[in-house]
Amino acid sequence: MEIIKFKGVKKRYYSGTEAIKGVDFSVRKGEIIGIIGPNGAGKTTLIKLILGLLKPTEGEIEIFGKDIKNIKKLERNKIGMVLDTPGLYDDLTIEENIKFWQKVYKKNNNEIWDLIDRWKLAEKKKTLIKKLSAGMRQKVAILNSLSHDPELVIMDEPTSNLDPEARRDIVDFLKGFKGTDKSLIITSHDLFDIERICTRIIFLRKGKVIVDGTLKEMKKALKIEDKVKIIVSQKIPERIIRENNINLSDEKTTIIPEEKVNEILEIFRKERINVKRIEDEKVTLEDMYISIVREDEENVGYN
Ligand SMILES: Nc1ncnc2c1ncn2[C@@H]1O[C@H](COP(=O)(O)OP(=O)(O)OP(=O)(O)O)[C@@H](O)[C@H]1O
Repeated sequence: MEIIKFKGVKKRYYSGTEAIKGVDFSVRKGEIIGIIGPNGAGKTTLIKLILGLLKPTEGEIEIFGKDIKNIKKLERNKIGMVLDTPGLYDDLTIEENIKFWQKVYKKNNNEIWDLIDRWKLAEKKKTLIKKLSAGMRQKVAILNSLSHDPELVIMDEPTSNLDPEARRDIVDFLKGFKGTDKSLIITSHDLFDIERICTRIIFLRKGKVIVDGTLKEMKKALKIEDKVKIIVSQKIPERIIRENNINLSDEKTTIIPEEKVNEILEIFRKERINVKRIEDEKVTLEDMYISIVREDEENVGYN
């Protein structure tokens, strides 16, 4: 079931900036989507359009199978959100903030109270939001977005402001969305986090979707393959390098495509070259990001 559908959506701000320039995509129930792209690509604008906080200048948006213009307030309780401003009441405590939203949406997610313990906020439950650190506020904003057990959660930069331990807590939690029937859409400049959390990537640049697919599909489309690094104990003789077309990254190391590993190991065995270590050189989302940006710059010019 498709829970979000964009058809030819454009968004022009009053300033004249066209932040979204004709975007089509859909999101199915249970998908975990990462929206990535350079600064100013239109990620936040796209998220605000999904949330109905901005109206499209052109095109159609459907949420839960309905035209977004006809979504009633009550149905909004199916959605949770974390935006750049945490949207918390400074003069309420953590507990009061969460209970307030549960009352507004008339729905509870009891897992929230376990998360408060797990995210080390239990002893701050009765502390006013304005007395919390930026990182703690970010955690509460995430808890708030989940407090009414929404079907679709949308988070703009959820791991910004967090120290490494807190970030790990949040990323581990978000990874848990995989395999559930809840849908999650997040934006982040942290590609390592996106890679760990998401099952599909939408790459935006200058208001357009330039890549949309799983990590595997991206790898295939970009023709970049996972590699393996083989490190040997002695210098590989010239003759062996020449005869077998081996590419060296230094005199004792070769990096080769995964499917050539057995062939090269067999050569080394026959030639009595002792293999010291074999390491995976997996293509990361960051590798793909750089490759897409470079290819795009070459094709259309970066301006
Ligand atoms: N309220 C606004 N009024 C006018 N222009 C805006 C407004 N908000 C964003 N823009 C412009 O729209 C374009 C897209 O901005 P947006 O914030 O959606 O990008 P982003 O991908 O989220 O960027 P970042 O990674 O820097 O957060 C930019 O050129 C930005 O300057």
